[in-house]
Parts: sequence; C-alpha cells; structure tokens
Amino acid sequence: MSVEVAGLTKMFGDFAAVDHVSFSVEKGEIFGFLGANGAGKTTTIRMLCGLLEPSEGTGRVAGFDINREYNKIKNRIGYMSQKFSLYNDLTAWENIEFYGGIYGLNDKEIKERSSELFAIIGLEELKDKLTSSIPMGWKQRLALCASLLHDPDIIFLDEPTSGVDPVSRRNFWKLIYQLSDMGKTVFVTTHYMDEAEYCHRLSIMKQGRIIEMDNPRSLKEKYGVKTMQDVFLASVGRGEN
Ligand SMILES: Nc1ncnc2c1ncn2[C@@H]1O[C@H](COP(=O)(O)OP(=O)(O)OP(=O)(O)O)[C@@H](O)[C@H]1O
Repeated sequence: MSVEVAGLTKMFGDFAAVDHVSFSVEKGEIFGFLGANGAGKTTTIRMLCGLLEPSEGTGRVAGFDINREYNKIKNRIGYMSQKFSLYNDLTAWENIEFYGGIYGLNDKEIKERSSELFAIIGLEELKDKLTSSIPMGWKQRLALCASLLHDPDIIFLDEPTSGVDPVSRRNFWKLIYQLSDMGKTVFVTTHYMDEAEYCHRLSIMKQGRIIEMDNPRSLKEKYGVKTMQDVFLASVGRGEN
C-alpha cells in the first residue's frame, strides 16, 4: 500500500474539518479525491504530506508513519496544487534548477532527471522561455515536472487542471496515466467530473467524512446513473433539498 490511514481526524477548535477518515491506496493507483468545497480534501492531503499534524488517527504514507516520520514522507512524495508556485520571471529551465536545489539534488542529478522528465512531459522546446510567456497548460506540465524531480513514489495533485482548456486537461491526464504505468501512485482532487471518470478508484467526501469509495463504474451502477456528475450530485446532494 502507498497510503493507508485509519480514523484520520483534524479538529480546528470544535470543528472537525476531517472526521475519522479511513482508506488505503495501492501503488500505481490513480485515486480521485472528490468532494464539495470545504469538504476536507486539502486538509486531508496536508496531513498525508506531513504538512499538518493530525488531531487523531494513524497511518502510513510511502511506508512512513504520518505521526512520527512526517519529515521522511516529504522526501518520498511530490505535491502540485492549483496555486503552483513557479517563478514567472525565471525561464522554465531556471525554475527546474531552483526546485531541484530545494529537493537537495546536485547539478548533475538535476540535468539527468530533468532531461528524462522533459522527454516524457515534452518540455524540451520551452526550456529557455520565460515562464510568464508559457501558455497555462504548459505551465501546469512544468509544475508537474518540478514536483517529480526527486523521483517521488506518490504524487499529490490538488486540482491540477483548474483553469486550463479541455485539450490541455486531456493531455495532462495522459501524463497522469503514464505516471501510473511507471508505478507512481497518483492522488488527485478535481472538481471536473469528466476527470473523475478517468480515476481507477474514487472517494467522495462530505463535511469531513468519506461517504462513497469505489471505482467509477460501480458507483454509477449503485446510483443507477450514467455519469460521475450524477453520482456526485446524488451522493453529495443527498438530504439537502
Ligand atoms: N487552518 C484552518 N483553520 C480553521 N478552519 C480551517 C482551516 N483550514 C481549513 N479549514 C476549514 O476546514 C474545512 C475543510 O477545508 P478544506 O480546505 O480541507 O476543504 P476542501 O475540500 O479542500 O475544499 P476546496 O474544494 O474548496 O479546496 C473548511 O470549512 C475550511 O474552512
């Protein structure tokens, strides 16, 4: 298992942002993490990445204990959020050098690793372009590349495709499949329900709890609907009208 948590909880004062959540994700799996705004997805991801201390619960990420070995987890995971932080006044290559340095890679390692990644992600021609001049869809690929430099086992993608056109989103998903084929575990949140269909397995969160977890086909069968959009509306909207 890449990720395994039991009873994971985060309290902010009296408010349970994440309320006794349990799940596991296998190596190489593309696991979609869905939920309405404020359901607790980002808070869960921050605990899994070792960035936020759980109030309660146990778990392991990339083999390390989330309560005791969170510093080791950080070296084995990649994280890319919708607000990815690339420096616009650096070139694509300078951003890669910068992030490689943050991950503790030396110059030789950055060159080797980035040329592998550029070949997969297709960034070679944009290397010397100023990041501010690169189209949004390619910036996202560059951010993905930066988050993969240290060859992590698990990659957390928090709404990675928000704000890009459908073609760029589809191409980004091709990359996600490639990563999964390479044995990387992909943990992804999205508000696009067409993207939810691409995940191997999904969980749906509501008010801090996981209310559904299965593969897209089984979830659609369970609700007797044809799309994940309808599953989402039926499950998250249940009891609210
Ligand atoms: N540091 C904090 N202090 C207090 N409340 C917080 C804090 N961080 C998050 N919350 C609250 O916890 C709840 C869950 O937030 P979270 O960001 O995890 O949701 P989300 O599912 O990621 O939402 P979105 O889809 O909008 O990103 C929200 O009600 C949010 O306001």
